[in-house]
Amino acid sequence: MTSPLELLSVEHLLSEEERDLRDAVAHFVDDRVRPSIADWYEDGLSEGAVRELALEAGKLGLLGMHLTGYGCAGTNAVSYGLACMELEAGDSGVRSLVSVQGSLAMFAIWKFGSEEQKQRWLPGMAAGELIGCFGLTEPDFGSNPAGMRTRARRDGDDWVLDGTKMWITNGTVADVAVVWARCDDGAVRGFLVPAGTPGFSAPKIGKKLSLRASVTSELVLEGVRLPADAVLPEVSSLRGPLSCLNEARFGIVFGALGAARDCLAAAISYAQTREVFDRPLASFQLTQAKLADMALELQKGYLLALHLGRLKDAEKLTPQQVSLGKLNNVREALAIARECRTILGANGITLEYPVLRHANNLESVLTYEGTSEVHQLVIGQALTGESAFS
Ligand SMILES: Cc1cc2nc3c(=O)[nH]c(=O)nc-3n(C[C@H](O)[C@H](O)[C@H](O)COP(=O)(O)OP(=O)(O)OC[C@H]3O[C@@H](n4cnc5c(N)ncnc54)[C@H](O)[C@@H]3O)c2cc1C
Repeated sequence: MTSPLELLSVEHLLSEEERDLRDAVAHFVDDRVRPSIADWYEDGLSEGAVRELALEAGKLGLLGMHLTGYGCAGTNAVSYGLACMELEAGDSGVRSLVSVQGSLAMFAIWKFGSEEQKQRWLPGMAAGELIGCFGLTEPDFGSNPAGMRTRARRDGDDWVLDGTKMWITNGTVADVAVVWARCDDGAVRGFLVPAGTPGFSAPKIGKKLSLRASVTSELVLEGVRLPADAVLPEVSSLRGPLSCLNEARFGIVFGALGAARDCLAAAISYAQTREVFDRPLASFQLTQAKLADMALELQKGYLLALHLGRLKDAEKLTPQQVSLGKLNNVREALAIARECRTILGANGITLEYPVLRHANNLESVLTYEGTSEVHQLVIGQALTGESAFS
């Protein structure tokens, strides 16, 4: 029997170093995520568990791993992608923790911060001792962040922030929030808001049916006074947060395949042992057709991810190409997770098996970092030269 990800021997396209790193992350997921994930999902991941996971991910060098300096591992983009794939095979929530920390919060500081800001925050964040979050989305502005209502006004040398951010991963547990706000001069700037700053709070969002093993929060800013050096000096437009999102999206191109692979492995193993009409479910043609089609999409997605990773390492990857990868691989991963659920029948709806948990998680993944519709519009614009966003 061939493993679902090895039908095409994509493995041979990876370097030994990339394979070693991937295997180390897979072991971490086996040891630390799989034994607890059903409970984390059912109960909601506690803030203490987020901190523990961050410290362990930091020890493994996974936080900001594709950045250089300041305690970051400095791996290539493909290695980062493979790490995301293994983490998301555990759970999209765990991958989200690593993505938000490295590709959103740390990347924003690394790319647009002052030397002092980098020295203050990045080494602790790379070690997982400090947690960051990234506040762009607002209650009324998700796909269209240009409409944001959060304001930053100058008051002497200080900045004063007012507004609300919504759906912010790790907001409640973060030591520092990267908050994007529109300033008096119309520019969009990023601000580093340390936890505990008067006027700043981050209540947890409850009653989620997806990404339950991840903390999601609101950020409330009421007259939050920050010193002059809280602003990220190297960016003054939406280009800043959008470039961070592009980094995180790249990880999702690989990550979503991890969730799909985990579902497919569960479905194959279930079909081999479950007997229906006195024969293993795996021996029926309809089941094999489902499995074959899913394995096919998984292979194609993996090749696509790897191609984009090699382009990124060659510094040739465009945002449109990342949109293509995110759109395809998340959409297909979600379809695979749902199809696998059918193979598991009623057992598929429980947390004894990973399939519905992954499917529910992938609903969020389909929406965050640019919805599938927004990525279709990005690709449509690239194809036609016409913007259909508004
Ligand atoms: C679990 C989770 C974690 C998240 N973490 C973060 C985080 O850490 N930081 C952060 O800033 N945000 C985060 N988000 C927010 C996420 O990025 C937004 O939900 C996303 O951008 C979509 O925005 P929205 O939910 O407001 O949907 P909307 O923008 O209101 O979209 C609603 C629907 O309209 C469609 N639509 C929108 N515009 C168009 C158009 N022009 N043409 C056609 N259709 C359109 C969308 O595709 C979607 O189907 C998170 C979300 C979730 C679910």
